[in-house]
Parts: sequence; structure tokens; C-alpha cells
Amino acid sequence: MKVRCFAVVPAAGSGKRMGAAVPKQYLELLGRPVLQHTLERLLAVAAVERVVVALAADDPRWPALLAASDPRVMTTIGGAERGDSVLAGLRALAAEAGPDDWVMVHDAARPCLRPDDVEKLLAELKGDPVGGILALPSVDTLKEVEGRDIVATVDRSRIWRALTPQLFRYRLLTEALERALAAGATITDEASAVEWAGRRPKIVEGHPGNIKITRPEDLPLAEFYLRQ
Ligand SMILES: Nc1ccn([C@@H]2O[C@H](COP(=O)(O)OP(=O)(O)OP(=O)(O)O)[C@@H](O)[C@H]2O)c(=O)n1
Ligand SMILES: C[C@](O)(CO)[C@H](O)COP(=O)(O)O
Repeated sequence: MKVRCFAVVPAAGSGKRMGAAVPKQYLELLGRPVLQHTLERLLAVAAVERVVVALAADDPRWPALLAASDPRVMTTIGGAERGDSVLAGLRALAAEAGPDDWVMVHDAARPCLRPDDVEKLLAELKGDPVGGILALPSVDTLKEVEGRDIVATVDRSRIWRALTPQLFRYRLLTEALERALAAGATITDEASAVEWAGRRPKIVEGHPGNIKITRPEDLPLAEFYLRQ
């Protein structure tokens, strides 16, 4: 049977570290909102059949705009933490997604996604029973610190920085996230929920331009990568 591919975009954050008047997913880059860039790049991947965008409950404008933008897009209401928003998106796919279908989770705050990175992720994980994530090897020397004292230098050959999309089998991710959140585990990405469930996600090397917009200085950098 054909394995289908769905996407969930958590876009319900408030952007505290950005400190702007609106959540960062609505700030403009090259004249268009961050969220619009993100969706355009995901929707450029032909394999993606449906994108669920998890929005804040008090967001008055975007549900209608997004629903009109592409028939593959639907919205749902996110939650208090990123993991809650992702789980809401996964539940919104319950009627469509089969247990072994792929679901890729991609931050609204990563608008510089390269569709060829998504194709690479899908190709390298084809047939994998679990899934995996785009990631980047660490380029800095890493220090373990107590207070302001360096207590160790970490072996960076084993350290990768997690990016999104993160691609997993639908049932495996949904169950892992449900159980990890219910247990109060610290879950900052999908891979951490899957690891918590005892599985070993794979890494696929991504592009350094796939930055997460977090602080004001990230905006000009994102425009640089979007122009490329
Ligand atoms: N309750 C939340 C929190 C975050 N996110 C989303 O998760 C992604 C990555 O999170 P982050 O960069 O931490 O965004 P914010 O939570 O908005 O930022 P901050 O932590 O600075 O408040 C963003 O697309 C954000 O909208 C979400 O959907 N629901
Ligand atoms: C999922 C993520 O983008 C991977 O780097 C990241 O963990 C989200 O970061 P947050 O700031 O903790 O929401």
C-alpha cells in the first residue's frame, strides 16, 4: 500500500524572545509573513498531501486566510507548549492518516526551508520503521559549565543540532508524544518524544540556512537565506 505524507506546522507560539508586537510567525520578511514563506516552501514538496497548521486560540485572522490559500491546508488550535500544539495537529489528522504514513513536523518559525532538504529527508528515510530529523553537525567547540566555570570539553564529534522537519511514522509519533507529555517529560522536539519511547531516530544532514527565527537578529539573516 502507498505510504502517504502529511505535515504539521506548530504556529501557536507567542515569540517571547523576539519581543515584537505580534508573534514572530506574523512578522514580514521580504514583504510576506514568516508563516506564509514556511507554508509555501512545504507545499512546494509534491509528496505532502495535507498540512495542518496549529494556531493560537485567540488568532482571529489566520484560520480563514490559510484555509483559502491552498486546498491542502487546514487549521487547528494549538496548546500551551510546542508539544501540545504538535499533538493537536496530529489528532486533526486522525481521520486521514494511517499508522505507517509519514508525518513531518516543521516549525512555523523556520521559513528558509529548502524543498530539496525535504526531498532528501524523505529519500534517506524511505522504508525506515521509525523516522528521523534534519540536523547539523556542531561547528563550535562545546563546553560543559557549572556557574561560570568550565568543567569539561564535550566530544563534539557526537553532537548534532536538531532542525525541522522531523519525519516520523504517524502512530509511533502520536503515541510517543501522548505518553511523554502525560508523563511530564521534557519534550522540545519530536525526536525527544520518540527517544523517550525507547526508539532511535536517524539524522539526515540539513542545510545551515534552515534557521529558526528566535531573536530580532535572526530576521536579516532569514532574508539573506530567502533571497538565495
Ligand atoms: N505553545 C506553542 C509554542 C511554540 N509553538 C511553535 O513552535 C515553533 C518553535 O518554537 P519557538 O521558536 O520556541 O517559538 P515561540 O514559543 O513562539 O518562541 P519563544 O519561546 O521565544 O516564546 C514556533 O513555530 C512556534 O510558533 C507552538 O506551536 N505552540
Ligand atoms: C524543534 C526545534 O526547532 C529543534 O531545534 C527546537 O527544539 C524548538 O525550540 P524551542 O525554542 O525549544 O521551542
